[in-house]
Parts: sequence; C-alpha cells; structure tokens
Amino acid sequence: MMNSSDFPSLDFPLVDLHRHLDGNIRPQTIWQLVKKHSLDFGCESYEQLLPMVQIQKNEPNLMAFLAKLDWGAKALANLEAAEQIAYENVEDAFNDGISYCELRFSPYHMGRFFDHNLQAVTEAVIAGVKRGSKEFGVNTNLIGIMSRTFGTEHCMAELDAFLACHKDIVAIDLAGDEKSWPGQRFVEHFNKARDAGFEITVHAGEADGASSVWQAINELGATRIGHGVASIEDPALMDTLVNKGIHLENCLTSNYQTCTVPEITKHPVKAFLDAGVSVSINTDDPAISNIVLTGEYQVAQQQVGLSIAELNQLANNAIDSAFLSAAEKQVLKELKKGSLS
Ligand SMILES: O=c1[nH]cnc2c1ncn2[C@@H]1O[C@H](CO)[C@@H](O)[C@H]1O
Ligand SMILES: [Zn+2]
Repeated sequence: MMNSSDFPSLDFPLVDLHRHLDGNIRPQTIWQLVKKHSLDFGCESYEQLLPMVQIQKNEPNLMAFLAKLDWGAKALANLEAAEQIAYENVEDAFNDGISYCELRFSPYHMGRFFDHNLQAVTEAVIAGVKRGSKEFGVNTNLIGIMSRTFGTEHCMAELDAFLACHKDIVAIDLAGDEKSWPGQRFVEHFNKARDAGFEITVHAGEADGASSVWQAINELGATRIGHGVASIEDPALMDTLVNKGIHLENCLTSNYQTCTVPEITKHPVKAFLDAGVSVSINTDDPAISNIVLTGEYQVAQQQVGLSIAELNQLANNAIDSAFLSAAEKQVLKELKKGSLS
C-alpha cells in the first residue's frame, strides 16, 4: 500500500460538496455534551460511546447506517450545542485541507429530541458556520435538508425555516429514508423551493434504483444528485446525465458502509468518468464513517484505480458544479492546490 506521503498534489483546491454537518459531530464533542447535560446514553465512558457513533464494520443497509446519526442529535440539548458543532465542522474542514465546502443539515433531525424550534436551529447552525468560516478562512455554503424519514409535514416545516433564512442557504436537499419516502411525495416542496430561487440537489439512486434519479431530475428539478450510484444500471439515464450536465456527488466509503456497493473496488465512479458524467467525490458523514476527504481521494486512487488525471478531473468537476457564481469558481480555481498528503 502506498504511503500517504507518496501521494501527489492535485492541480485544484479541495472541495467537498456533500458533507452532512449533523453527520459530522465529533465523538469527543458528543461525549462532552453527554457529561455537561447529564444525558443518559447508557454508556459509562468515551470508549463505550465510540462504537455507538462511528461505523466499526459496514452496516447491512442505509437505515442501519443512519441510526448512528441519532446519538449526535440526542446530544444537542440546546441551541448553543448546535452552534458549537456547526463551528467545529468548519474547523474539521480546515484541518482536512478543504478550501470550499457545502455543509448540509436537517433542523428537524437535529432538533427533534429536544423539540427545538426549526428556525432557531437553522439560525444557530448559520451562526456557527459563519464564526468558523471567519476564523479558519474556509469558504462555506449551507444546504438545507428536508429529512424525508419523518414525513412530508415535517419536511414542509423545515423548508419554511430555510425560507426564513433564505439569504444564508443556497440549496435544498432531500435525505433520509429513500425507499420508504419516494421523491414523488415531495413535488410540492420542491416547487416551492425552486420558486423561491433555491438550487436543488437530491439524494437519489442510493437506497433505491435509477427511477429515483429520473424522478429527482424530472419532477423535483435536481441539477445535482447525492450519490446517484444506481444510474449506472440505466444507459438512457447515463445519456441524460451527460446531456443535461447533471452532477453526481459520489461518496465512496459511505457507499461501501451502507452496502450500496458490495466493494469499493466495484464503485461505478470510474464508469461515470468514462461515460463523461460530471462526478465528484465527497465525504457524506465523515465523523460517522471515520474518514477525511483527502483519504477518499487516496481510496479512489488506490482501491478504485483512478489515475492522477482522473483525480484532477473529479476535483475540477466539484468546483464546476459547486453552488457558486462563475466568478467565485474562478477565484477558487486560483487558490492553492489541494495537498493530499
Ligand atoms: O448517506 C446518506 N443517505 C441518505 N440520507 C443521509 C445520509 N447521510 C445522512 N443522511 C440524512 O441526512 C439528515 C442529516 O443531515 C438525516 O435525515 C440523515 O438521515
Ligand atoms: Zn448524504
């Protein structure tokens, strides 16, 4: 295996387009909050907490993986905690060498155990990310997630919170239980989001098939797809992705840990590149998966077998598909190159 210090630099700054802020709560912070608020997590020590909040071996499916995120939400006893974990997310991105990241979060997922007001959670997250961006110099944007797992009404309430904070949120996403809550049930939500001028990215083709990706594009107006792994099974869909310039936000380790792909070596990211689909690699839920973005580029090279030119293509695609203006993308491309070692 290659030593990380042998790893070459990229020609582009590192960008993470698919990173759940509430799937990246540090285990140390969860433990700190458990103690501070005397929360009953049924564990006696940090060592006992760790396997509860971090993947040890891969889970049988997406929903088993997502259950790990609940403990982080159960630790958010007040809005100050939500602000803190948002701030720490920017510090983590900085430590990972990321120049620009789009952090996504679901206020209902975060606030449901303490019945926090959704707009108040959204404002706390915005404040924490702003504080972090200023301190660490990482360029950030926020994506509002509607958590489909909890049904259409809660999702509408989340959308209303994002509308109230419109100037600090660039896009709307749909995440959670893709199989039980198909995109068809959220058409009204996305009509409203698009009418308000939000960009659209949708988790699709991860736990469900290619039809879910078609639906996200045709009925929800997605210009980017979270994962989209199942697209590989449908040649007509692959053509549509290329022709419409729909971007796939791939997440290699996450897809392995949720059994979306049987082996990382079998991940279709190379097939997407070969077909001319715009695809990037991202982290998804780094603290849950126990990964960093630089490590995912190494996985892409060492396990998927991508060349340095292909890694550069992924990094360039991420910038091109970021929810930024053309001028902002240009500024980003002129920044220092991403160091992977
Ligand atoms: O890989 C994923 N696929 C689908 N949904 C996800 C994934 N990771 C996190 N969430 C969902 O996003 C919200 C928190 O940001 C939660 O709804 C969580 O279940
Ligand atoms: Zn995701």
